[in-house]
Amino acid sequence: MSDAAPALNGNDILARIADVIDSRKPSAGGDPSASYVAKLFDKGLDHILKKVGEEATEVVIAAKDGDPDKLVYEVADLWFHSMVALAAQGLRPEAVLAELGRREGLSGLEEFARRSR
Ligand SMILES: N=c1c2ncn([C@@H]3O[C@H](COP(=O)(O)OP(=O)(O)OP(=O)(O)O)[C@@H](O)[C@H]3O)c2ncn1[C@@H]1O[C@H](COP(=O)(O)O)[C@@H](O)[C@H]1O
Repeated sequence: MSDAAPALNGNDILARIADVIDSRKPSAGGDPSASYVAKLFDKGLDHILKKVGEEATEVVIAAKDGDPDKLVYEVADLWFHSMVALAAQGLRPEAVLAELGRREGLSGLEEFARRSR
């Protein structure tokens, strides 16, 4: 991961959502009866990953249906559940942005060729 990654400021929506997700962890006192995220953590990693898989499938269906509003809605669901999966592993969205930043300007074909050498 690159050190020159874009930093998220406190107003960034991903950082704010990640903060809320972290606050819903059992270790932070998250209450599964009052919070959807706390409920996900309570059900465990396999359930969180199942949700990620379901949301990914819903993204595919929305894209195939050609409905732009539905596609945006489903991608938001996928990003959100992916953030919960990251949080379950002690990771933050900044790590993903850092990885995207590292790849910026590096052709996917070039990167594939490097991996294949
Ligand atoms: N961004 C989201 C978000 N996106 C989607 N969802 C929920 O994800 C669920 C996905 O819907 P599905 O139909 O796939 O699942 P479901 O049938 O409701 O539930 P399952 O039993 O299948 O898991 C819905 O209940 C949505 O409300 C979200 N829930 C929470 N957030 C964010 O997380 C914050 C904390 O939420 P709470 O922990 O609930 O306070 C919120 O303020 C939001 O910022």
